[in-house]
Amino acid sequence: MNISDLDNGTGTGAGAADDAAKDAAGIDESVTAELARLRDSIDNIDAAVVHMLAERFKCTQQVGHLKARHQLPPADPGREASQIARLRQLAENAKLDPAFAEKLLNFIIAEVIRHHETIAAGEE
Ligand SMILES: C=C(O[C@@H]1C=C(C(=O)O)C=C[C@H]1O)C(=O)O
Repeated sequence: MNISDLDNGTGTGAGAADDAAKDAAGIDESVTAELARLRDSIDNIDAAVVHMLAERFKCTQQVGHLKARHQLPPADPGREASQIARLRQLAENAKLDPAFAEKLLNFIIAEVIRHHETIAAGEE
């Protein structure tokens, strides 16, 4: 920290922070620009997640119809267990909380099973 950083602007020295250009809300423009840059990336990532989920659900819908045609149960706990173990490992390697990855996968799978039950009911 620089000694000028301790200046709150009420003293004789203005201090570096006080010299920075501010936006309408009084936030430093450099901070606003950094926030906008990060939010652009977040928006791109969110779009990718939505597109990937849409593709995943297209596949799982086909699995649902295949299962219903062949009288297979909507849920497959053995398959889910191996997916969860695999995803937890991937998460750990990627420095993502494995518990969070597991919760997210369970949330998605629960929705898929609900779809499969609906498909099976329609194909009875
Ligand atoms: C898609 C399937 O059906 C269910 C949904 C799963 C998933 O969303 O990955 C996995 C297992 C099943 O409980 C499947 O059996 O492969």
